Amino acid sequence: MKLAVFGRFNNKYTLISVDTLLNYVAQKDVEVYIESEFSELIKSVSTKRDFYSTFETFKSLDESFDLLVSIGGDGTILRAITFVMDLDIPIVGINTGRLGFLATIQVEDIEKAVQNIIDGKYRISERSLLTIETSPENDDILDLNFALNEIAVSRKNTTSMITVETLLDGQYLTSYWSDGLIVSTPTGSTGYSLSCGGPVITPGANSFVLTPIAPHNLSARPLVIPDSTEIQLKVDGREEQHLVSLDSRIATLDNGTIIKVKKADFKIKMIDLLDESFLKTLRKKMLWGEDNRN
Ligand SMILES: NC(=O)c1ccc[n+]([C@@H]2O[C@H](COP(=O)([O-])OP(=O)(O)OC[C@H]3O[C@@H](n4cnc5c(N)ncnc54)[C@H](O)[C@@H]3O)[C@@H](O)[C@H]2O)c1
Ligand SMILES: Nc1ncnc2c1ncn2[C@@H]1O[C@H](COP(=O)(O)OP(=O)(O)OP(=O)(O)O)[C@@H](O)[C@H]1O
Repeated sequence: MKLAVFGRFNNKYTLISVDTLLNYVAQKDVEVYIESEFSELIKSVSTKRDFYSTFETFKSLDESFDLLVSIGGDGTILRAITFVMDLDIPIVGINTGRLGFLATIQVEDIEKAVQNIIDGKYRISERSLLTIETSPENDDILDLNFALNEIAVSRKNTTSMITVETLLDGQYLTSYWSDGLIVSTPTGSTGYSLSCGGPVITPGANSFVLTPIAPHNLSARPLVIPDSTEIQLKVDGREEQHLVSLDSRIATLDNGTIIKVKKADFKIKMIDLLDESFLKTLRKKMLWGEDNRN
């Protein structure tokens, strides 16, 4: 097995997670490659510099890798997909973060989880992504123009609302008067969209949801649409520019930019261990359906 290890930050759980993972796979038939910046980070904060120096590093991935293990929280997993892209490499996250909705392996379960993965005791959950094109083009999002959770437009440097003119497959829907608009995947439906009143969409549903951010309108409800829809957005407002976010990444666009959002032509493979599931995570991490009468 050829394993890629990626993280971004160091906190009190990072080194114990890295050491537990690397010590365990060192006993197995596993080649380990650590993302180069993360390798330098853990060497700089660890007393085991020589130990980490024995591992290969990577700056980019290729199809020869069998798995990417992200060490961090959901934000790190969202960043990890920018390495995997359309390489079809399954991703699993060790949660050293806060919520860990997407990063599901707890630090204390690393060895058991890794053994289950080596033994093939897991399911693959294929997750759709969104991709974006703008006219005029924007250099900040030209390369990494995809998102696992959501693509959102929002106001920038102003308390004034923006209007978001929205077309679905070329047909006018409405112009939202709001702080912005979220186009969310099923994966992202439990993220920002949820916080703005959007519905939970289970991963297998071939849908997206349009969820306005603080709309000044009693009838602007979230709208679930087929994931084959092309969504066209154009923002106007008192300022000259607005923000566009792709998961944790943001860029600034001029008002009037034509933004086209649609389903990406590739999917991300998330690993679900056999004792994990989306519904179990939803109940455990979001307390969905929690009811004292149950
Ligand atoms: N008000 C909000 O709820 C809000 C605002 C901005 C961004 N977000 C979400 O945060 C994501 C970026 O994550 P980050 O860690 O870089 O930002 P962050 O550090 O602000 O974390 C945002 C929170 O959202 C959680 N989260 C992220 N993706 C999730 C998902 N698919 N389902 C359930 N919870 C999820 C994270 O665990 C974290 O607790 C964005 O893609 C967006 O979905 C949420
Ligand atoms: N900007 C930062 N600088 C330093 N450490 C950070 C920074 N952002 C996150 N961290 C640390 O790295 C950990 C993982 O960050 P990440 O964004 O992946 O997850 P999170 O947002 O904390 O958790 P989750 O997204 O699961 O709620 C955080 O819990 C925090 O301890």
